[in-house]
Amino acid sequence: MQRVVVVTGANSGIGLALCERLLTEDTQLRLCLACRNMQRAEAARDTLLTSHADARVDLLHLDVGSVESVLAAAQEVKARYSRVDFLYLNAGIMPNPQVDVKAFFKGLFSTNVVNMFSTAEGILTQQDRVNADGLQEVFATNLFGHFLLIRELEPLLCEAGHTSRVVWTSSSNARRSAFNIEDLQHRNGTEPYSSSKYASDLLSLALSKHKNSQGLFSSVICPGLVMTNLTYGILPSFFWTLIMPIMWLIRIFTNTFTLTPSNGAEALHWLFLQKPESLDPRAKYHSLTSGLGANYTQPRQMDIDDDMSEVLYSKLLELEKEVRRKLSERNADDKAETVPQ
Ligand SMILES: NC(=O)C1=CN([C@@H]2O[C@H](COP(=O)(O)OP(=O)(O)OC[C@H]3O[C@@H](n4cnc5c(N)ncnc54)[C@H](OP(=O)(O)O)[C@@H]3O)[C@@H](O)[C@H]2O)C=CC1
Ligand SMILES: CC(C)=CCC[C@@H](C)[C@H]1CC[C@H]2C3=C(CC[C@]12C)[C@@]1(C)CCC(=O)[C@@H](C)[C@@H]1CC3
Repeated sequence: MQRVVVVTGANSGIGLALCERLLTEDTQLRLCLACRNMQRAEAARDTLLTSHADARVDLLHLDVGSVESVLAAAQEVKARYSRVDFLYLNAGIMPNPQVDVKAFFKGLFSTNVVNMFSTAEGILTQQDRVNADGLQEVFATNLFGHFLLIRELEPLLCEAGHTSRVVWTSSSNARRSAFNIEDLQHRNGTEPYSSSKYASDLLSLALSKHKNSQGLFSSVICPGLVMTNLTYGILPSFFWTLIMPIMWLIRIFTNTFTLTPSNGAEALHWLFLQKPESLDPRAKYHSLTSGLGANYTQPRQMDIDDDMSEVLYSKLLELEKEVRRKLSERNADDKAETVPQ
C-alpha cells in the first residue's frame, strides 16, 4: 500500500532532512512537500530526486500563516489524495529573536547551565506582529494554521478502516510559564515562540483524546538544537562561525545538541516506524545525539494537564468559527464590490 505523507515547511532544515530520511525508508512513499515558497520547494524536490530518482514527490502551495491559503491547500489535498497517513506539522518561525547576553553569561556560571543550553530558558525573546488575518503571526504559523489544516483534513485523517498520524515539531523551549490560556496568541508577552510550542503540546494531547477513537493519533517531538535557517537567524553568522567549535564541544556533554538537520529529524523518522497504539500522548519524543554522533529517540513526560488542554481545544474551535465567519464576510464584501452597479 502506497502511504501518503504530507510535510509542512519541507523546503529546508529539519523538514527537508525528514523527507530525505523517509524516502530512504520507504521507496513507495507518496510524499507531499507543503511549502509557502514554491521556488524553494522545487529546489528541495530536485535535491530529493537527485538521491531518489524514482520517488514520487509532489508540491503543494501552503502558507500555514494564512487562513485562506490553509483552506485552499486542504481542498487541494482532498482533491489529490484519497488518504493521508502522516501529516507532519513542521513549519515554524521565530521572528526577531533576541538573546539576553547578560542572562546568558550569568547562566553559564550557574547550576542551570545545562538546562539553559537545551531549552534557552531565560535568555531568548522574540518580537511578534499581527498578520493579515488579524492573528499574532507566531501563533498563526506555529499553531493555528496547522490546527485549521487538521480540521479541514479530518475527513481524510479520520477515515474508517485505517489509522492516521499527525506529528508536531515542538521544542524543549515550550514552557508552561510562557503560556497564558487567557492570552492564547501571546499578544502581551515576549516569548511567542515558547508559548506557541507549549500550545502545540497541549493541543496534541487534546487531539489524541478526541480523535483516537476515529483512528487519528497525535504526537509531539523536539529535534534538539539544530543548525538551520531558524537558528542562524538568532545570532549574526560570523558569531555562529566563531562559536561553532564550542557547539561541537558542548555536544560531548549534552545529547540535545543534535546540530545537523538529519540528526534533528531522528524522532520524526522514529515515529514513522512505530505503531500508533504503542505511543504515549503525554510524552514528547526527543531527538538526541551522543558525543560520538549516534542518534536515538527518547520519550520524556510533558509538563501539561488535561484541563488546560481541553480549554485550549475549545478555545481554538471558537477561534476557528470566528475566523471562518470573518473570511466569509470578507469574501461577500469583495463580491459586492465587483458586481457592476
Ligand atoms: N532548529 C532548531 O534548533 C529547532 C527547531 N524547531 C522547530 O523545527 C521546525 C523546523 O524548523 P527548522 O528546520 O529549524 O528551520 P527552517 O527555518 O529551516 O525551517 C522552517 C520551515 O518552515 C517553513 N515555514 C515558515 N513559515 C511558514 C509558513 N507561513 N507557511 C509554510 N511554511 C512556513 C519555512 O519555509 P520558508 O523557506 O518559506 O521560510 C521552512 O521550510 C520549526 O517548527 C521549529 O520551530 C524546534 C526546536 C529546535
Ligand atoms: C550569547 C552567546 C555567547 C551565546 C548564545 C547561545 C545561544 C544563542 C544558544 C544557547 C541555547 C540555544 C538554544 C536555541 C537557540 C540558540 C541558543 C539560545 C533554541 C531556542 C533554538 C530553537 C529551539 O526550539 C530550542 C530547542 C533551542 C534551545 C537551545
